[in-house]
Amino acid sequence: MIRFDHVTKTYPGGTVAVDDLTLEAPRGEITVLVGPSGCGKTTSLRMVNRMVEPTSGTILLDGVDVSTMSQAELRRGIGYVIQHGGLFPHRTIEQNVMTVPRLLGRPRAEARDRARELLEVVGLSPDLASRYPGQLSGGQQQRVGVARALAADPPVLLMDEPFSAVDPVVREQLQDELMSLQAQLQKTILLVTHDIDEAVKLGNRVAVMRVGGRLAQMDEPARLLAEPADDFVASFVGRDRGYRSLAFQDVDVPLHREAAVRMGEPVRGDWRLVVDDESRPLGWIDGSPARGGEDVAAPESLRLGGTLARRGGSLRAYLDAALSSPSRRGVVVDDDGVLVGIVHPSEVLAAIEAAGRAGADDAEGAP
Ligand SMILES: Nc1ncnc2c1ncn2[C@@H]1O[C@H](COP(=O)(O)OP(=O)(O)OP(=O)(O)O)[C@@H](O)[C@H]1O
Repeated sequence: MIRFDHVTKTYPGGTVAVDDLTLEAPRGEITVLVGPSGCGKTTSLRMVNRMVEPTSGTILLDGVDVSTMSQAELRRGIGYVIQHGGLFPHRTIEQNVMTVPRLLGRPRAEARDRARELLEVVGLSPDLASRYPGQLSGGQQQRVGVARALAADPPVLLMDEPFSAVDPVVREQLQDELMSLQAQLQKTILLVTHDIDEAVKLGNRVAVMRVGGRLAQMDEPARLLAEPADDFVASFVGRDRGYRSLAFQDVDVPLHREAAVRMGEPVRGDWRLVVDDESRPLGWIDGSPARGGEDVAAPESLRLGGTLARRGGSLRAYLDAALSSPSRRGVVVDDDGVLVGIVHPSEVLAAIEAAGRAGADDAEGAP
């Protein structure tokens, strides 16, 4: 666990970057620091591995004051990931990942094996090991940065805007990978971002900071969206927070069976869902004669667009699947992408209302 105890940092010149910060980042969880530019996020993170020293207050790592530990000892237990990966440009990918194990005195062969293993863990092909960072995409460099931070198997990871230098699609992939990696590794992660969507997606707990380095609110994501502590937090978490908060509600919505068709089969009537031979959805085809519909399912008349919801997913995923589908019927799949059923928007909305009522009843019943 990382604990900030009344930590203040005033830089020479008088800027108060962090002001009396007290918070805990529990062991095995992702704690996110989020806030506008200049609110002291990076300064807070860097005080944990003593790249910056606090002016007052204490930071404890598993109960030990970090100022009493040698920097070398401290950093051995803390992986550090920054924007763009922070890789050494003149070293190969493999050498980059081997850096820390080599510094710790591990034999070269062992360090190399570990590097190869870690590249695989972060989803990179071993062919990339001999390339230089400049020969990789931004997303690949970021993955190498994560592999390098994990090389000494530190219990703690500090991540400073790790995904902000890549495009939104790659960012989402990297976020998903971090979440599945974390499910296996259960590191204590303190992550900085200015992106509230990233914060509520990744964080078990989210600390919102305001300029002047003060903590505005520390809560679980669902609570932050539902009950912002003040106007600053409310405006920072955004206008559509009601919709986004649905991401944290897993509720049963009735799944309907619907006969899907395969390519070449007749589709007259209404919108029909087209699936492949393994029952994986391919798209929708409009079979309505009134709308000039098709007779048989053909690739050129397939309408994509329409997100797929995972069975057991959140209300947000179900509602989005329904709203984004050209037929207004949401497609639900299992973990292998195989069709399991269809949801109707009205029933998703009914589930949202029911969840709201249950929440209100719980609140009333609370002591
Ligand atoms: N080395 C420094 N010397 C003086 N002032 C600094 C120094 N580093 C940061 N600051 C100031 O401290 C405040 C907090 O900076 P910090 O980088 O911690 O914020 P941040 O929330 O991470 O910002 P961003 O999201 O823009 O990176 C800012 O006003 C910044 O200008």
